[in-house]
Amino acid sequence: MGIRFPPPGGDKVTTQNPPATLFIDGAWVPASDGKTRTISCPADGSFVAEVSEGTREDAERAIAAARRAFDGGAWASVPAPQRGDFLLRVAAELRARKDEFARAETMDTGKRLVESEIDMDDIADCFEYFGKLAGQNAGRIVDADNPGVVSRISYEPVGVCALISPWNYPLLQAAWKIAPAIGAGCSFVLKPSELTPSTAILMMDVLERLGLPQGVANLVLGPGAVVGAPLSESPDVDMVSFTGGLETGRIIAASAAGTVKKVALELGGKNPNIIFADADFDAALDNALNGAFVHSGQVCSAGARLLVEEPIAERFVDELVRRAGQIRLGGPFDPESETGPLISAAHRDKVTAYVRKGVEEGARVRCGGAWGEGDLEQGFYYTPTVLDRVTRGSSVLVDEAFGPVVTVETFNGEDEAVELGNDTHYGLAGAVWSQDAGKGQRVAARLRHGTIWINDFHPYLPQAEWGGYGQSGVGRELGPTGFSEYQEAKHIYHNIDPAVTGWFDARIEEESA
Ligand SMILES: NC(=O)c1ccc[n+]([C@@H]2O[C@H](COP(=O)([O-])OP(=O)(O)OC[C@H]3O[C@@H](n4cnc5c(N)ncnc54)[C@H](O)[C@@H]3O)[C@@H](O)[C@H]2O)c1
Ligand SMILES: C[N+](C)(C)CC=O
Repeated sequence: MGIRFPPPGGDKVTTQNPPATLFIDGAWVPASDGKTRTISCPADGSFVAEVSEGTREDAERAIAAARRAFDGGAWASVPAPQRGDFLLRVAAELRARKDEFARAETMDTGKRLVESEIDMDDIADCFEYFGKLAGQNAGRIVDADNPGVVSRISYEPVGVCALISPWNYPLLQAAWKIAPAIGAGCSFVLKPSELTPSTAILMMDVLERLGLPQGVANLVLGPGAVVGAPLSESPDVDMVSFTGGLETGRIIAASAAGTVKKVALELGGKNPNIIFADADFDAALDNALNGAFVHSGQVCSAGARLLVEEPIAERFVDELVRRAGQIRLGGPFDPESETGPLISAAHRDKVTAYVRKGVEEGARVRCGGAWGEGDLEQGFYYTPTVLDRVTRGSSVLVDEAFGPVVTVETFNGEDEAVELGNDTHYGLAGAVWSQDAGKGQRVAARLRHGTIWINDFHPYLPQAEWGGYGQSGVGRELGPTGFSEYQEAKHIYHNIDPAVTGWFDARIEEESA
């Protein structure tokens, strides 16, 4: 692959100039114009890697390779249980190379090493889940209500898939697409975020070493407008599966419409974390901090809207502010650090402007709202921020900050909790905290979000569907539904006793009379 990532404590090593980090038609190649991009760690600006910066032509070559591979049938015709076995081998390889992968993910994103290690476990679990699922569904026989007919449904790979992923959980979000695509027999072109390509490169290395046929897996790197756009436009792509922001999702859906391809969208969220007065106070508080500030809030399902029931609101928020102010920011390898930097200077500017606008619209900053100081000035740190007295309809309540910013609202009773919890154009996730199980279930049932946690925040399971209502997306990842997104259902109706229907015989009879 022409590149190696820094060994623990060591300098980077590139072995090829220009680096050949695009993987197209089974070969590692440089960008067609030789351009490269330097990846730096957002925690301190340190050098991570020099990677190829692909062109539109590279993307088109990758699509053509994926098309040839799919149409040639080298992978699609492999029996499904064998495709499943391949995914299990990928999982084993990922577990064996966990340290290398976690380190590369952490260098690209600046997230704590322990978080990247958890992500790598989740990724291996995902490959295992789809590995076991892949061989299980051989289709079904349909009762055609006619003894002369054999009718069956077979599930076929959807074809060539464009897989476009974001920077916050780079390999995890890509794995949710790669694993079912391979399991279903598709071929694909992966386009990770231009900011965090390292683990995607390592992933292709694994697939190549394990012998996935040439052209089934392809990787292009570079900005979305250059190498991403052809993926949704091309008539040779059958499906585009995208995870990222709402605005980009709209662009992709619009450009995919021209060729009426299948579109799956995993977009942002503005997720309510609802704390009833009868909640376990300490657990709810601890999880409110996790929900809002893990990975500095750069999580699609972050609990960015805290809704607290009036009787406990003042005490809960005071304690939240006190604890948020104590969160230790720091580098990903610092054992004292509790959360890390934002991904880029541009993203920190966006979060800064977002808080500033919220304040202009009436919100009060209870803590945070500042850039990291001292050693932290080397990276893109933003302090954990709690905003209250937020005006209803204000942009900080409506738009996704994607940073360590939580707003506080108060309510009384289930109806108001549900009304506020559903007051968003998004619908990705939410949580309900109450020691009354009935209340938890009732409120969960009325919230229009794809995942509801009761007395917890953030867990997701490979066997459980993930995705959004409203403008949080279209379709689902994970679970059986996340697998079937990569399949077409074909109905084969076999009349084993063909007969003349006589439908058009009337005129013939008239003419011969
Ligand atoms: N719903 C989920 O499961 C989930 C998970 C993770 C992140 N997200 C969302 O992702 C967003 C953050 O990620 P981001 O900043 O990388 O998002 P983004 O939309 O800026 O970019 C996502 C990907 O799309 C590519 N892209 C950009 N323009 C494109 C175009 N015109 N055509 C094709 N591809 C294009 C980017 O290069 C990147 O690879 C947040 O909104 C977050 O909520 C959602
Ligand atoms: C889906 N999840 C929670 C892993 C990451 C969202 O950004």
